[in-house]
Amino acid sequence: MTKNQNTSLFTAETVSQAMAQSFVKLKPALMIKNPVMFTVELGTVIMLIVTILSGFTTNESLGSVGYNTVITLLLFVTVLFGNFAEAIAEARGKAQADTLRKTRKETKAKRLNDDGSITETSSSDLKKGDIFLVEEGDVIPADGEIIEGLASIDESAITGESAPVIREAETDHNSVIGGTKVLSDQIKVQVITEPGESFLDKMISLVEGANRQKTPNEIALTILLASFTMVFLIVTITLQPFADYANTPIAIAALISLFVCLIPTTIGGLLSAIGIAGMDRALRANIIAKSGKAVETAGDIDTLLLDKTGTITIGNRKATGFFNLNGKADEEFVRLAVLSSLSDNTPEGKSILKLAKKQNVTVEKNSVGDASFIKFSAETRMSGVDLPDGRKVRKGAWDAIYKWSDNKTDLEKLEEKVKEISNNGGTPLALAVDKKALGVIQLEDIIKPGIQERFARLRKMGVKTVMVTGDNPLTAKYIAEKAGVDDFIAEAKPEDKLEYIKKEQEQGKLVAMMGDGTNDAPALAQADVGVAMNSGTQAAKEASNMVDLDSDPTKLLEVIEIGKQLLITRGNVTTFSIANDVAKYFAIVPALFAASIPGLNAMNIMNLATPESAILSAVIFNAIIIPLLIPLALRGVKYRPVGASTLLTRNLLVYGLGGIIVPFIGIKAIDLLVNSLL
Ligand SMILES: Nc1ncnc2c1ncn2[C@@H]1O[C@H](COP(=O)(O)OP(=O)(O)OP(=O)(O)O)[C@@H](O)[C@H]1O
Ligand SMILES: [K+]
Ligand SMILES: [Mg+2]
Repeated sequence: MTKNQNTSLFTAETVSQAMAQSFVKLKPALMIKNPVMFTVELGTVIMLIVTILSGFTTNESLGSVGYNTVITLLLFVTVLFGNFAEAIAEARGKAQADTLRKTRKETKAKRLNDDGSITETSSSDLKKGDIFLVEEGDVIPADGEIIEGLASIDESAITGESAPVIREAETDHNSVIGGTKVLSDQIKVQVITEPGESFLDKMISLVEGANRQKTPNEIALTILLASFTMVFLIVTITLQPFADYANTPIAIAALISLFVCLIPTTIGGLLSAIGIAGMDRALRANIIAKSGKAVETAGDIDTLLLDKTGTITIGNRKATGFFNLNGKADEEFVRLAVLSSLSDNTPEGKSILKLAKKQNVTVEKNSVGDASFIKFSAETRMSGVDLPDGRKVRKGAWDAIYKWSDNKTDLEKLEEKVKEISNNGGTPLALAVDKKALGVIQLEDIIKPGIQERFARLRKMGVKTVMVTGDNPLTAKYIAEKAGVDDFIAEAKPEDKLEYIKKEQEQGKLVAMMGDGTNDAPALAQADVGVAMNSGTQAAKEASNMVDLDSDPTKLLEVIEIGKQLLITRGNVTTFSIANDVAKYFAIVPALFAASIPGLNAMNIMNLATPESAILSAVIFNAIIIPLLIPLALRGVKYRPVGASTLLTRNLLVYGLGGIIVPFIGIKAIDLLVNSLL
């Protein structure tokens, strides 16, 4: 949905929307959710009262009206800036939601009745369980699973991807989305969602942040920041008796300013914008995260589970050779390979038919008579046919056929060829009739270009990659080494993935995995981050906490980077914010007491003009740093894959030290400017 959208941070429309929202968000009931900024709002109100009172009395501790007015306005602007940061992050989501809404319009639907007749109705009348027909040129009226047929579909309205995709019944790519368009062929589809709960509806409410919940990390940080605020409240209040003792009366404006400068307003103002922006970045990568927590967890992943076929390799395994017991491709052997693949819809099955055709061996399906076809399953790792004459033909993984077969001696003759194919990264399929081995079919697959670099990047981040495959250990080893994954599991059945995830989690690790099939659903649910492919089955999509619209299995790598970027951005802005506050302390406190306690002059390293301008400059700096950091909060800190400790050192240096130095320079500059203006 995003590739064709502009990605600039600010547009005139979102900015004006966000400005209006900044005022709406002043409502105390909303502000209280952000304790730091809520205290600033309270401070503004107190300053407003002080300003009014100072107009009527000459009480020294109230200060001058003019100065109080300026401080009041500055505090108010600080609150508005914080609100603006959140509002601009939300406004970006709203703009995306509007684009999506255009996709969700009423369309015609051809509902299929029990007697086979068709009723023309409207998309909004379709209920869960209804079956409808879609033909070339039709817009799909509702989310569903194809129960019959195959079609090429234009999903660009949702994914932004212009290349059509193929969706087919009885495969792991049987899902269609309402609002997308059928380009060719016709399919029967069963509705899987109730009206108003469609994928698009969910997506719209998600991008609008309608029910955005604070993540556990955000809550923890909010509590921490609130405690800081409490501590500084006490620090500020206890300054008063100290000042009395030193015989230096401090104006209320100075106390409140000091307090606001000391509390972590920078992170307080930017915290939720950072969270929203993280979700937004995921969305721009065409990932629908069901919660902000999922995106954050992705940033902490220790172990990444990946399929071999289709994830690390391109996945269109092609048959490239038939070898009987003598290493030849005799016609009878090829014919049996074809028979075993007649009803095999997998890329492997189809490519066997193709290769046979090149060798002039074709069999019409209806010429076989009353055969019963056995579909491939990852559980059996075999497929085949029971012929009317009683012969049972099977092809499959060598070890699966070995277990199925009685005549092991013939099979063992194949072993050498099997090893040879495997050692070159190919997949050998053994073919047997009536439990007697006949030969091997060689399948080849290509490792995705560029995948090695991505695994190297993950390793630098400290993420362990594990390839899980149903293929044999030799093929697995070859591909694992070529691709550069850290570990592999071969001859794995779907439930082995689940077991592996549990084992890792027992050691306290966080595990991510991607899947598309119904049999991936338990593992997807068990994983800390489960990403389902949009093309996948409904069960897989429901079990996972993210859906990838592009159905690109390598997207997991991006998901982890987005999560890391979110965590690091939040950590860095927090460090920066707290370091800032230290610097502000040194700007204000010496200025307050310099006159009465000359010893403090040693601390007055900034040498600001007057106590008033010191305070004013610190408050101005405190306010403008929020909008200045909005682009960083929204774009995220640029992330480079390095080890955790290097990263920590570097961030402390840049954001901790920088956080102390920047305000020194900033406040001094503002002080000079203010005094040259006055
Ligand atoms: N159409 C098929 N008919 C018979 N056997 C097959 C077929 N497709 C694959 N196999 C065999 O079953 C094995 C397991 O397949 P499965 O799809 O579970 O895993 P995979 O595709 O090898 O790896 P991955 O789990 O990474 O997708 C394959 O390695 C192959 O030996
Ligand atoms: K502050
Ligand atoms: Mg597979």
